[in-house]
Amino acid sequence: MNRDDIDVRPITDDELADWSRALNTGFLRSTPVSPETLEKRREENRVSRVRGAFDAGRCVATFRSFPQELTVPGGAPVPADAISNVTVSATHRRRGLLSRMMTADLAEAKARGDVVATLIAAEYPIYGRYGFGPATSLTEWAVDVPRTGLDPRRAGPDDGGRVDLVDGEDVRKTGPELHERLRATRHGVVDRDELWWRRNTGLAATPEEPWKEPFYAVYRAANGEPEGLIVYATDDAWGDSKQPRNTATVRDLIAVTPAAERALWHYVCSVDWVTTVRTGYRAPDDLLPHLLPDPRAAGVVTQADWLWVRILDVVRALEARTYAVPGSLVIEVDDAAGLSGGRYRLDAEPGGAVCAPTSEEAELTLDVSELGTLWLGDESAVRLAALGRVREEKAGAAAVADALLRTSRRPWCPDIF
Ligand SMILES: CC(=O)SCCNC(=O)CCNC(=O)[C@H](O)C(C)(C)COP(=O)(O)OP(=O)(O)OC[C@H]1O[C@@H](n2cnc3c(N)ncnc32)[C@H](O)[C@@H]1OP(=O)(O)O
Repeated sequence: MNRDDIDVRPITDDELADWSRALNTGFLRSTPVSPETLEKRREENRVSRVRGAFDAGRCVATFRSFPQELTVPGGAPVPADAISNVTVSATHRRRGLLSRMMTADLAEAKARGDVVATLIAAEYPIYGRYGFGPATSLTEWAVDVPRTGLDPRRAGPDDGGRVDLVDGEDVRKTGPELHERLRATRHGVVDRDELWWRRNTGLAATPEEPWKEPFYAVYRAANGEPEGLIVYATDDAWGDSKQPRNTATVRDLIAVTPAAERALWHYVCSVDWVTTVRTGYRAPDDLLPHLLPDPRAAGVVTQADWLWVRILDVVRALEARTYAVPGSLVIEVDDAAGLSGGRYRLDAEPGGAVCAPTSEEAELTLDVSELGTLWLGDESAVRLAALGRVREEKAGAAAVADALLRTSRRPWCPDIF
């Protein structure tokens, strides 16, 4: 088959069912698509750019991107091209279909003025070649509740605040504002639209993804202000000798104050019958282990890369964020795709930065994917230099990059998309 026979293009509305079937095929899910799921896709496609590859009229590859805001160090949001639903049917793999869809999407994103593209990679080796680098990581803990050292007589927060169970409707009212406050302070967080809140509170169940209502609880400070939200599900497990052995799995925990974070973790670790708490995907520097009298009660069960970033505009990416210390650095950015390569000088101050193309000598040379990895502050340029992934043209330049770029809290992207 000639690869030119395969048509890669935006889909039309009447191709959505075929596209959804191809998406299920690529993700190894059962292929019939229910009318409810189709409606869900139609709903998200209103704001998405949806691409497919068609062979003799049949969809054999899928790709969707949508507008997103990503918070950078300092709290500013930058416009991102969020990429999802990437599949190529096994019958058509390794013929360049992903490359064709990605190349077209990134070129459009660049022309639109998006600062970065983002995605959550199904497998590590797929996206580096397109200029993406892993920019945040996640940690999941399993908490052995009886070993936490928390007082079993604990009756609630002792700081004047309170924890109340609420329902999905309350969450749709309280959650969005809490999340807006979170993303104004925590880099790595991405925006959640109304659709997100509806889907994550049970208003979009489908036969393929039936909904089981979880528990929702809100922490309110002494003045009555909501400062945190936890969503968790339990499994009704019991031991052979009639001991309760429930695992509470946290689906979401967002807090805008340390008091709320403390109260909500202590709350879920104090629910009678719950002997294990699975934390869900948290930042690697989450406070949780150290909120427990015995932090070793929280054992790491997952540790992996999470949000991947592809810088499309070096100047705006570096000017959007803040820096802990003043300093300057000249970087040579290699970009095989020709989207954002060049030599740039960064002059950073704690309050902001100026970045501009320059003809000065480069101090650090790196691929655009490595800049994506360093940009949110989670990785060390010194470490990447040791790995041979960035090159110092001037001795000490990697340490300067670390002093400028690294952040005291690590970036965290709580969402999957
Ligand atoms: C954001 C998301 O949606 S993540 C979900 C990604 N999707 C999946 O994992 C579903 C299962 N996998 C697939 O559908 C496909 O294998 C895809 C989409 C990952 C790749 O599609 P393909 O059309 O086969 O990729 P394409 O032919 O364009 O490959 C381009 C290059 O990437 C390489 N490559 C592609 N996929 C992989 C992979 N999974 N692992 C390692 N290398 C890969 C190819 O070998 C090729 O390398 P080359 O340029 O050196 O020859």
